[in-house]
Amino acid sequence: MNLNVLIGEQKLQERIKSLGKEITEYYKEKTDTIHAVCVLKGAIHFFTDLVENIDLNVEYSFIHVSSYSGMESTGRIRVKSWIDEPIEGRHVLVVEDILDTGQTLSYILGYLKRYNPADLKVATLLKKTSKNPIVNAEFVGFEIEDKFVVGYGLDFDEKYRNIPYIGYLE
Ligand SMILES: O=P(O)(O)OC[C@H]1O[C@H](OP(=O)(O)OP(=O)(O)O)[C@H](O)[C@@H]1O
Ligand code: HPA
Ligand SMILES: [Mg+2]
Repeated sequence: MNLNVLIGEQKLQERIKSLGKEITEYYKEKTDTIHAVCVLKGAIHFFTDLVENIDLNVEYSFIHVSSYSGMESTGRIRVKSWIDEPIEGRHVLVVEDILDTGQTLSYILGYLKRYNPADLKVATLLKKTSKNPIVNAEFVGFEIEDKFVVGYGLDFDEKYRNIPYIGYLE
């Protein structure tokens, strides 16, 4: 399989900067502190770059869930670890790497809502709009076509996570 570049490093970093500004603008009249929830493993790179570009106090939580085998969703969301902070009354921003079928995010949002956050929003770096994900994200970095992408945290069977750009396999 060949690895091709879909979104290069510079374009990625520029968009994350502007997304950070959009997020700051959205929250700044409402609160001075948000609670960002990183969805591991895929979102790790996006999370660390994004929070550096949000001009508010940002508290961190981490969720580790997984459902893919190769290029397909198994449809079963395995929870490997969950938040350990109270989020009731907080402005919660879930940070995902990709919105594909939407099953992962739908599961996570369903549970987080039960804790009664003041506000629950989603920032995703990538969204496969043509797949009609079953949930929506308020902040989207890039809408991409239906290709299996890797890099910048995203994997194919645990490989390619540490390349610094978004690529696709052919
Ligand atoms: O919208 P969906 O079809 O649910 O797909 C998106 C989810 O799939 C990937 O996670 P994965 O299960 O591969 O775990 P990982 O983050 O550890 O790679 C990705 O990181 C998202 O969390
Ligand atoms: O296109 C993808 N690449 C890597 N992981 C994913 N999880 C859902 N979609 C994808
Ligand atoms: Mg994966």
